[in-house]
Amino acid sequence: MCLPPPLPHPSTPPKAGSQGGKSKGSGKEGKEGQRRTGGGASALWKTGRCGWGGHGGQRRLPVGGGRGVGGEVDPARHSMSTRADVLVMTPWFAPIIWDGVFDSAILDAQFESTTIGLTVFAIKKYVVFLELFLQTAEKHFMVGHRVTYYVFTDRPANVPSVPLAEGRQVVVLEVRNYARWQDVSMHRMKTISNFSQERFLREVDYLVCVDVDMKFSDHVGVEILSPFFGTLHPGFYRAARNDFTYERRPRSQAYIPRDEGDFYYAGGFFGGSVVEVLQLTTACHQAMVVNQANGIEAVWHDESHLNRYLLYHKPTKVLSPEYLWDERMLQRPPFLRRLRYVAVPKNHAEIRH
Ligand SMILES: CC(=O)N[C@H]1[C@@H](OP(=O)(O)OP(=O)(O)OC[C@H]2O[C@@H](n3ccc(=O)[nH]c3=O)[C@H](O)[C@@H]2O)O[C@H](CO)[C@H](O)[C@@H]1O
Ligand SMILES: [Mn+2]
Repeated sequence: MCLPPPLPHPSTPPKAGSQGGKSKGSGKEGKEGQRRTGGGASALWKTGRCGWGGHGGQRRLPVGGGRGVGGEVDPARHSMSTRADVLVMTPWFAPIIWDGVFDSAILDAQFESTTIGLTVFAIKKYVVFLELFLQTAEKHFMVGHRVTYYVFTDRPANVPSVPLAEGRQVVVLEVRNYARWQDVSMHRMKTISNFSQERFLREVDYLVCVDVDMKFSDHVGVEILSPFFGTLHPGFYRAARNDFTYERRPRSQAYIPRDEGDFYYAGGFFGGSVVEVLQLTTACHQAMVVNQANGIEAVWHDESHLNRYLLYHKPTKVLSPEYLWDERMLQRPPFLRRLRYVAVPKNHAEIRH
């Protein structure tokens, strides 16, 4: 079957020959800052000293304010091709990807000749996460497609050798480390930007940029690919705008006013065509450079800058929290049918030093 290629994004001409183109703290004010708490208790959320990924502090999760993306299941309205129990489209007509809204057979054919780069950083002790990350990616990530794992590390000798299927390779890229975990996390933007220009533009069609302290536990395929995509943060997908933990200080480059914002996106899973990711990472890095010169660090570091960028550059697809979950921190709601990419438990105090 010969299907037309996916429609390219207006600002992203497809690459020739490819399908579809291509502390928690506020710096000085407290490196282990805390998420705002967005409301009362809810049966959906585990409460207490918790938070997404645990940033060394209490990152309590807000509860639904009525405009979230999840809701009750209505079997009468449920069909094979869509979901009536969750939000499947943004107000700017970007699909939100949930189990049940896509057909992998159609998409796999459309993206048949696509090469996907998966960037992951394993700096200092985080190399311990690589083995499970790569093993589970081989089982679930873009199976049947061409994949290059770009593993950025300061410890190349500690990159495990994991058996790979045909068409898949690991490229180890040595980079420097930073003393503070926040700096490690933020400098990913600069590194992805540099390497996009130097080689990713030539080597792959799409980039998927993820955290390493995670494992794949179900299918993550070409349904995520689009010129520019972000992922709903699992702690905030049903929160009200006012409860999103955006950067709220106007003098920060990541600032988002109270009356703006679509979703709260996670720092640990975004991507798109190489050109779009290059633009995103360059802009976020530049914003962080300006902040540093002004002696301010965004409340959630790179994630705050990503959120600002995504607000003013609307993504062409949005991934549901199926694509980023933490079973220890969150109770799974009934409409979350699959957990595709989940946090691996980690001892923050131990692993970050
Ligand atoms: C799942 C998710 O949305 N995670 C985001 C969340 O933090 P997390 O608490 O998930 O942060 P984290 O400790 O996983 O650090 C982010 C990433 O930086 C890398 N790393 C970090 C420290 C280190 O010593 N070595 C190393 O390699 C590694 O790839 C890690 O996954 O907020 C961070 C900013 O505050 C980032 O936006 C993360 O993407
Ligand atoms: Mn993480």
